[in-house]
Amino acid sequence: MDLTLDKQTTTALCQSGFTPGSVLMKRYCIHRKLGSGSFATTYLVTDSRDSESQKVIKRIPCNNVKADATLPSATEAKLLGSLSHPFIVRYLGSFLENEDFCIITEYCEGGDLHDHLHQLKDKGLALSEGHVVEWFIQLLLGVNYLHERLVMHRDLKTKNIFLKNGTLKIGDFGVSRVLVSSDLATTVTGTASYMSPEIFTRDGYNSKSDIWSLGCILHELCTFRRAFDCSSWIKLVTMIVNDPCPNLPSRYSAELNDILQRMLSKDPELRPSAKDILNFPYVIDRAKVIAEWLQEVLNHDNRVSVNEDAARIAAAMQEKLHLDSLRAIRMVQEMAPRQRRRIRQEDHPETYMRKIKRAVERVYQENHQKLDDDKKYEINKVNVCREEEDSEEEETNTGSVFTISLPLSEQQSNTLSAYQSCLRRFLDSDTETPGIQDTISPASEEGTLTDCNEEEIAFLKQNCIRLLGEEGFLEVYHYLKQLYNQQDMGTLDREEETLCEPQVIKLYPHHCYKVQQLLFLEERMEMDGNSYFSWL
Ligand SMILES: Nc1ncnc2c1ncn2[C@@H]1O[C@H](COP(=O)(O)OP(=O)(O)OP(=O)(O)O)[C@@H](O)[C@H]1O
Repeated sequence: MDLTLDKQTTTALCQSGFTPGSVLMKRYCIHRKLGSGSFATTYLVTDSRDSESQKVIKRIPCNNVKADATLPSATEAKLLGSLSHPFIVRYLGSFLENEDFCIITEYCEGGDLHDHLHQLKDKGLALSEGHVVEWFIQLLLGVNYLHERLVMHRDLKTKNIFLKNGTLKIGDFGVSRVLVSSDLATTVTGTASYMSPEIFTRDGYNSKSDIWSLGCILHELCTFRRAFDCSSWIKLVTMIVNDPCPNLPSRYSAELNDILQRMLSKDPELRPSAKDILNFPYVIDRAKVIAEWLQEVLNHDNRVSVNEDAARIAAAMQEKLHLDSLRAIRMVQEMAPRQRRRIRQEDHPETYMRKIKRAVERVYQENHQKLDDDKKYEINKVNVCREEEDSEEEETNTGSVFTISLPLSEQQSNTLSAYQSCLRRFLDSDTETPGIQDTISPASEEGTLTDCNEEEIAFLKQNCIRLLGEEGFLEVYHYLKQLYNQQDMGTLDREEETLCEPQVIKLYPHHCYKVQQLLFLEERMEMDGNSYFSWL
């Protein structure tokens, strides 16, 4: 891998402490910085103990929190490590590097969905319904997998979904809770837009809250806009709690719009589970089309590979015969004139070799032609499938989710095979397994990624103070706490509340989400019977 980095990247890496080319844990070589979030810096690395494969290391400074306290508990780490699904970013482990907590995950070369949608929007493109539904099904399968294991993501947003080989992968879950500081470390960074009404009305988080967030993502896939968005925190909250669910543009089907409306029901009980949605006839029909298409591609890929092997064998045979004939000619040249005359009379061996060579060449040409024809046929067929599927839809553009050219690369083939078997498993399972209980008591479920502790709350508070200053923090904290305690969010008068909003909330709405989350965590600790953690 080329480790030459530009000056800017090198400077950024040096400033962040991990220099290019430096090696962590005697195996992870830092290649480049992928970006920084509010709590972590993320790097692309190569793993010398795994055929130089590319991986991602997320480095989270522990600040003043004791390093030990940042380590995920054994159960949680075990749980994260045990999750293995084609549409979930694989968690590969964690380690402490000096004062920093580092987690290793698989690398998704396509970056995150948030950036991807922005790029499409900038180009004036839109996603076809076929494309949206295919990605939506992948997310549903991933969320269903988590929920069946009683794991809630709690921070589903386009920034936490990644693209790999054309498929989507849910990432950063558990990271928000399991890895240091506060389960809301990532949740709060401008992501209140994806939070469900029950979080604000203090009914607690449950699996249906993930469904709400997934609904917001579905809306974003179709419109490139957030379903609920506003720079004022209070306005945003009241929008989420009170405003009706937005409709999809008319180019999307009524069925898809209906699914969105159900996912964004204000009452979590009315929201379908991921499993329910996967069982909607509209979704099943789509899933079947995709499964058949995948089967076809994989079968053809197999045939092309077999033909390629045949062509390779024919080429090798041809080469061998060529060498043999050269050897034979040399032998003849080295013979005495009398011997050569006799061999010529016997029509041997050159004529014989020439005949064989011609025959092999013919087989080789035929194989080659067949291979070319097959490739053309398969690629056309793949495109036709996609066009046919998309042609019913009114759309600005798109192309297919996969850019396929046969034969598939090993990675593509693995991705498509995993995708195919995941879909097949789902389509073939006619027994309805019960969905996750609607209300999981977060802290009481062993193995769920949900409980919080004082260390985390302290860390979140430190960050709030760092971002808002002591005075600003206290002002926001008091204001929101008052609001939280006295008001029923469902009946807030939007205009009136906005007028009383401290200036600091208007200036730094994103930072104020963290304070809101702090209150939320404090309250949950109280509810869980933990000692009330008050700073004031
Ligand atoms: N597994 C991954 N594969 C590819 N890119 C990744 C992966 N994980 C993170 N990234 C990219 O690294 C960058 C930094 O990610 P990070 O999670 O540190 O911050 P963020 O998500 O941008 O912000 P925040 O954590 O505050 O929400 C982002 O551009 C993200 O797309």
